[in-house]
Amino acid sequence: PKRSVSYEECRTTADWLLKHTQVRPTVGIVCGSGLSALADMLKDPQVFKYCDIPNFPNSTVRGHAGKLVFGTLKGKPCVCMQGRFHLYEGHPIQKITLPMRVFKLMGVKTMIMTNAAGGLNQDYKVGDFMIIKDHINMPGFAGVNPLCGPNDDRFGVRFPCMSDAYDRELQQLAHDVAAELGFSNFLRDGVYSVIGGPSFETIAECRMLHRLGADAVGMSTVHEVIVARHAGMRCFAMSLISNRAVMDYDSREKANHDEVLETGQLRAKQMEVLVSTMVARIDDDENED
Ligand SMILES: Nc1nc2ncn(CCNC(CO)CO)c2c(=O)[nH]1
Repeated sequence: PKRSVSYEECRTTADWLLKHTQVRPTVGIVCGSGLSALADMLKDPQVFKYCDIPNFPNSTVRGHAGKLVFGTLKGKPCVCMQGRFHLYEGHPIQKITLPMRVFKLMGVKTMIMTNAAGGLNQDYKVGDFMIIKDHINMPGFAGVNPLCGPNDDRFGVRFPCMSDAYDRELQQLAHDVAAELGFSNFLRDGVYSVIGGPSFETIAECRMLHRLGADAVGMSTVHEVIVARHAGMRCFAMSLISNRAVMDYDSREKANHDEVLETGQLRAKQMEVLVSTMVARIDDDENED
């Protein structure tokens, strides 16, 4: 398949969407595995199936609906991805991150991403929310980076800084809102490490990632954040700890997707309330890059 996505393709997709909806979103939300209920929060929803949107790939993963939902959250115009794309589905990486550039061209200023992840930090419990304060991009070390290839200055610079990838004001906002909602006892801050998948990590890989400073492990989000930051959007990301990664050889636990989706069901309501309250408070003009 074609490896790179052109500016014109992103422009075509954005123009197609701008023509088919009156909503002009300033906040983009990506729903992770089992968290698609977040999209049901939007008022006056307008739904597009990924397969109907020019240049959009299709979702192939159970728990990822494959719908783009426009609407408002407490009066704020939003666009929400019910289902995201992953390297392990075989999509070229620039197809995975195409929605970020489309949202940028539509005027989105802030991205809120959620995912389900395995807990490496032994203090974490299944059902905890982990605010992502930084990431470790394992595929990136092997040259799997959505910005590889010619840089398009219309989106951003050739060598974008990633030390400020996760917006600190939005992390503080998440803590403030969680405290008001009484969620602080299951709210964490941590480093998210991404692997390619689809196979879950081995015990040795979990121990290595934990030793390298990672608190959780997943198969998404980092690629979207890199492209969103490159384009100057503010990013907030949070993991639902859907299971504890297997860290020792005498454990009988086995990571499985069903468990990931079940945990999503359990905590989806709280994630919905936290994200929607945050979105209502986001000040769009703050810290524009
Ligand atoms: N140990 C472990 N637990 C996890 N829970 C969710 N994910 C993120 C990957 N999610 C996949 C499979 O559920 C679907 O995208 C993981 C993971 O990668 N590793």
